Amino acid sequence: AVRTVRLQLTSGDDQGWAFIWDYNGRAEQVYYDTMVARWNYNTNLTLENSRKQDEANFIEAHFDRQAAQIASSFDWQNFNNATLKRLFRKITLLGTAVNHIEQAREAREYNNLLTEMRLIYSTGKVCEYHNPTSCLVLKPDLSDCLADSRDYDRLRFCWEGLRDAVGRQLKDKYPRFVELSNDAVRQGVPYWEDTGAYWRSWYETADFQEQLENLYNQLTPLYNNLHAYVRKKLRATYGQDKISATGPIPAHLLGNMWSQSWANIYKLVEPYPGKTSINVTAKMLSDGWTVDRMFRTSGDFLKAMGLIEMPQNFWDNSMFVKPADREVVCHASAWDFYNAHDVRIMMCSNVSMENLITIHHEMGHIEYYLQYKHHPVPFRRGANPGFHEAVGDLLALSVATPTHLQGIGLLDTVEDDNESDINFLMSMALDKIAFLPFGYLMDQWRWAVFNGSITPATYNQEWWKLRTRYQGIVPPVPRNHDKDFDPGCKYHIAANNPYIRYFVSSVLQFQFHQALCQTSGHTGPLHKCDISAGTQAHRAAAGQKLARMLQMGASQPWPDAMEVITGQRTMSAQPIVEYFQPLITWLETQNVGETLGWDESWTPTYDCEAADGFTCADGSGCVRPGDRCDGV
Ligand SMILES: C[C@H](N[C@H](C(=O)O)[C@@H]1CCCN1C(=O)[C@@H](N)CC(=O)O)C(=O)N1CCC[C@H]1C(=O)O
Ligand SMILES: [Zn+2]
Repeated sequence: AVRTVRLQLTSGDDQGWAFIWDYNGRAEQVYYDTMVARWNYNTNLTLENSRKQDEANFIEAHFDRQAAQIASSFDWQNFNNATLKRLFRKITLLGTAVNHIEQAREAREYNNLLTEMRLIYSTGKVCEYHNPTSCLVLKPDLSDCLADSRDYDRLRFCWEGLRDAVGRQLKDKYPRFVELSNDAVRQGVPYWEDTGAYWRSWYETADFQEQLENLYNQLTPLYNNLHAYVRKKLRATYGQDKISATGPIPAHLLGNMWSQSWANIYKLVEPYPGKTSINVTAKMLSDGWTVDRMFRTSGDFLKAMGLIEMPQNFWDNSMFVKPADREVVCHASAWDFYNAHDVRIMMCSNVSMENLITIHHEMGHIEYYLQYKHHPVPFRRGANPGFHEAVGDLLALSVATPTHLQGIGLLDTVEDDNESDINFLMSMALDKIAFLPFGYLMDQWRWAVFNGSITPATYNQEWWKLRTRYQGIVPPVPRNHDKDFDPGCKYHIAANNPYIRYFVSSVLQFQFHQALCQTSGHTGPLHKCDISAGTQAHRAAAGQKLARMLQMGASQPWPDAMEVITGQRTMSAQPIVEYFQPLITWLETQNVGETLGWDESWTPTYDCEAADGFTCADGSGCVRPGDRCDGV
């Protein structure tokens, strides 16, 4: 037969695709090796593992730089295929992978600082003043202290101790880290004016900051009503001398080390004691729930929705509980090994409702990894980072409903009345509404640090300006702005993980919930919706709609992904306001006569001796236990 030789007109696109497939195979291998090295270090914080991790990071950064240089040599802006162009754009847009090999010294210094800060965060210890051999670590000791203690001074000890042990140690490392990070992103082609600009570029939204501010302004009334009510209840608990009726709330009284979720003080603010409450930790403990059962329960929900179930390697290789024999990073995390197969969770779990919610959060990440694993590596991301944070929380909105909790054996009876509804919404608000200002302010502070408007000299006081302005909280003890670096005692600052994604997720998860509730045939108030409660056909339809969005990964701009679920292309605060409307109405009646908002000038009383401090002979005021008298 006459062989017809088709002249293969190697248009730019064909050459582009050839590069992509070659790149993708290499990227999977390089990223897998890096993830294994990072996993081995995070689950066993030894110097040896730290060195191997640094080596892998360096190899990956070199691979990314090389790929960017080769990709840039194509005339990719003139490719015909939009997907191919999008892939090339993502490969050429380098971030903090330092671009020029001669900057290797800076790359090593950058990695070393990051490793040091993360190690300090993960191993920080607070020893009892009166028994220095008895020391507490963040997980579980100090977290449990903030969650369970109701002693004003014990809470202050735990709150202050972490900041002395971790924040203060990071203070002198952070400025150099910021400088190196900015140096790196300023060398890209195109370059970024600073690291914050690079991080915001992932949202591909020109007026991103304005949209965020607009959303935040719409949600302020919800927060102010919750804040006023909780402040009143805390005054009743701790006394009117400890908390002002019109001032900010002392930060250590809200049940959480960072005051970012107030769910642990539910019992102090419960609207209708004795009516149904979803504070099911006691029931979990009395029924002998195990950590494994919590993970299986979360997995069962994915299965019920027709989503991809956890592969065997997930159950074999994850770390669900804190090992007894070594130091690990206990902050919960989800891991994609980029080989389209290995996925894991690392978590120091204990049996509690709070941990069950976190498990759903992490499983949501894993589900996304599994749904988009067929894409080339550059598309194996969330449509934007907020999408990735929203998946698990979205599913937890259904799991946390009283009827669903009853269905999984965590509630014996469910009362369908207004008081129980308000109790439920209060529980949800202590998590979701309380979080909003914190989720918003974290990167307001960090973007200002990256663009230089907040300097090392003002790090701490600017941090507290934002914390008081947005969260309406104040430190329980005076801060020493020369020594304290309170932002550093939050994981995402020490480990350099961006944070605005969690604020975006707070909005998106309710938009997705509202849309999937409709698809699942739910009728009635939004807060009573469980997307797994409909008929099999309805449940499948909701699951498939979510899966279709997840399968897109980052292959299309995020409005296209949002449209698949909600039919809309913009973020909207309407669903979260609709969800909490019954509670807002109830709070407004409770808050008649209360001051909404807070007088920023108020500061808590501080009894030096009661706070284990001491006054120096030279009368230089109270010295905190972590300090010494000047000149001694
Ligand atoms: C507990 C949770 N841990 C993060 C998360 O799961 O997002 C971890 C650490 C930082 C990134 N990360 C990952 O796992 C990523 N690999 C996921 C991904 O991007 O694929 C966390 O930090 N949360 C949850 C609510 C608010 C916030 C907090 O606790 O303040
Ligand atoms: Zn997350």
